Amino acid sequence: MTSFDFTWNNAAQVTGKAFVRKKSSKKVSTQKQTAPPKKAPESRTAKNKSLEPDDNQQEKLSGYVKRKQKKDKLAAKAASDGNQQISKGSGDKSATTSYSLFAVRHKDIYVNTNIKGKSVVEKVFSGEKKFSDLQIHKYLVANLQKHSFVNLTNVQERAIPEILAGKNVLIRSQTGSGKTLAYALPIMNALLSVEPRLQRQDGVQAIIVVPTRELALQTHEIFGKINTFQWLVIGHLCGGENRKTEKDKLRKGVHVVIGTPGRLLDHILHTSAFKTENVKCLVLDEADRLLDMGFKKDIVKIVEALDRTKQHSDYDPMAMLLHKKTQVKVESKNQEKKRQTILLSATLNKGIAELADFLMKNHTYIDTLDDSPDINPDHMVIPNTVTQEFIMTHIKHRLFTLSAVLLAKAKHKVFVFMATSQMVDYHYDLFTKYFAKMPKNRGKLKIGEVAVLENEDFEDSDEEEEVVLESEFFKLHGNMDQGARKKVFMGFKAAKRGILLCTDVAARGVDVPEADCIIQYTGPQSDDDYLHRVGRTGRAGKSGSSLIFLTHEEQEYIARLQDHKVFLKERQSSEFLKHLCTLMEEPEEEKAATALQRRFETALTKDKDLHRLACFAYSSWSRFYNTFPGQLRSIFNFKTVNLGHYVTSFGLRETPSSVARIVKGQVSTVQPRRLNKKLATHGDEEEVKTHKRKIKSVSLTTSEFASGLEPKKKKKKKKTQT
Ligand SMILES: Nc1ncnc2c1ncn2[C@@H]1O[C@H](COP(=O)(O)OP(=O)(O)OP(=O)(O)O)[C@@H](O)[C@H]1O
Repeated sequence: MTSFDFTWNNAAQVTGKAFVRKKSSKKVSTQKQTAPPKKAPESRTAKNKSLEPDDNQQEKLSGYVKRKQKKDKLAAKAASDGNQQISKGSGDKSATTSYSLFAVRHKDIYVNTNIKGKSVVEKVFSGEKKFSDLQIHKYLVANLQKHSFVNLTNVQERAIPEILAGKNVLIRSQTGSGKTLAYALPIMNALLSVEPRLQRQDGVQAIIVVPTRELALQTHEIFGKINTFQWLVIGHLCGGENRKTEKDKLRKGVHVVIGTPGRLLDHILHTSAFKTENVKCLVLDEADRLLDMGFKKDIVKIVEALDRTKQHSDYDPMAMLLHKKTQVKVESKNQEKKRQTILLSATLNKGIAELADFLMKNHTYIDTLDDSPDINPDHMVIPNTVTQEFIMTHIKHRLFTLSAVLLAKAKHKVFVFMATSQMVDYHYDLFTKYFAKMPKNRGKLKIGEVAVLENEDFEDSDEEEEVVLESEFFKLHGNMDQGARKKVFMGFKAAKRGILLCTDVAARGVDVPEADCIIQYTGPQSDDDYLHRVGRTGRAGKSGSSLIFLTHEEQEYIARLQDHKVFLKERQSSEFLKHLCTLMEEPEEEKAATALQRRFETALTKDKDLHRLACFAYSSWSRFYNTFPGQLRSIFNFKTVNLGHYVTSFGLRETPSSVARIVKGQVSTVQPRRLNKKLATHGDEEEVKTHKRKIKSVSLTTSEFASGLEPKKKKKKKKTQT
């Protein structure tokens, strides 16, 4: 049996009526291939002779047969290549597409996924020291206890005494190990110790630079937990917030400023009320991310500006008149030294080492893995309380498998990482409208009865719906305005359970202590991204699980992680698909999955807005997939993926090229939204400027983390006339 036959037969089992029609048409075409059309009249019986076509009709018929033969040949070729069935009509993959979901089977050639190795283990708590053992203000200890912080984590035990001693430090410690408190506590202790008490007009004493707005809010919250002292003011400045309100805050006086690099620099340079001459501590949190996101220049400018204001405050014209110039310079240098710098990161690389050398003349290096003898820089350290798993799906099965996984995790707090903001928007709408709620009589809509399903009209239907997924959906990406981002972030944090669909904007530093499941629906763009995404669970010694979706083509990624001493267990999709049976009221997994896919596809044909979102989501995904960095490109290889299958995984019935045409067409007709280009991600750029189609890969990964400042316009070089 050829793979083509296999496809048809298998599909027929699943699909029933609609498919039988297609099958019989195939039989006709086979007969016509063996019996050339010229001889056809001879083979006719006398009974049907009266039905013989005239010459004109015959000509038409032979043309039709030729076209049909050509079509069938193409179809056979595509199917034997493992491709999707050839589309019917212009660009529509036809209603039969979803019926063949389980027909095309992959050769199960796996890389050896059963290698068990010893992953690198980093202990979070040493259990030896308590906050009360530290030489810090007793009120701070009391505040910590109120929040159940009693024992120091490993990194806190090592770092706090060094920071209290005023040393410059570079700290590396795994995700969720309590790095924030490791610097927040000594800073608050220093501020409390100032005699006489600090006044608001004393200006900023400490600056904390973080890569994302969520992290700025979160760090502000942690400071808030230990700062119950009314005279000490903590503030945050980040892109997307109202600049004027921030200026007013600065004018009133803030002692600790937490912010994203762009907005901080903007205020340092342009807000006269931002008094920086008294800054005694500069912290760069998530230093690896700050560098990855291309903030090095902003950081250098911040440091230069701080140095300048210090020198400026030392400017004493009287002293100069009295020829004390040299003395002033020496003092200024000494003061420069007094500013303490703290760098923190979960991963270390050459870039961070260079940044540390640039920012700090002498620094102490603190690494909580110092005790492990066999550690090497390639090893990734992930909390050992996290169970790491992968699921290998056929591309076409991705959408309903994700749905099934979400059903299975309905009682958990889940992060779902997706490649682009458009993907997040689309899946959020799809899931909230057509998955979390289902029509009450769905069990009666049998898969074979295509007509019933086709006519399922979601909008006009007065069909009663029931909520089938109690878990609330949230979405977070860099393309949302600041107000919405804040609301979602807070909402998800406060929720008892929920599903957050997000881009990598939520991958770094974000602390949702109860989050116990991480799903990576699209692969990470770097190994560090993998580590940080997984690091959103298993915080401060808590347990959690992580699941990455891989296709058969991407399975080499498991071996790559093994090289980093990260070992993943395989989960079978059937373990999850069984949840769809209850959902779709179908006894068999394949039928239930097919029914759900059909529901999604039908929804797209009825809901124009959703269809548009799906097209943009697919389009943004394809651009994302095409820009994987060099070291991962052979695994996440755009050139070898079956785009047709991916289109199905977005619930679309069109071919990839027709989706591209739709996106292109809509771009030229749709009035572009006013977007901050630096904030726009993965495809919104296309909405902004239709003619600027080539998007640099850097912008695809950096824009999520932009500060919210307008991008600087590059000066055009004037052409010199020759
Ligand atoms: N001593 C402690 N005891 C118990 N919980 C703690 C302690 N210190 C910090 N935590 C909690 O641990 C969690 C992680 O802390 P934090 O966000 O500072 O980690 P991190 O090392 O900065 O992580 P990441 O690298 O992902 O940013 C937080 O929920 C925090 O409240």
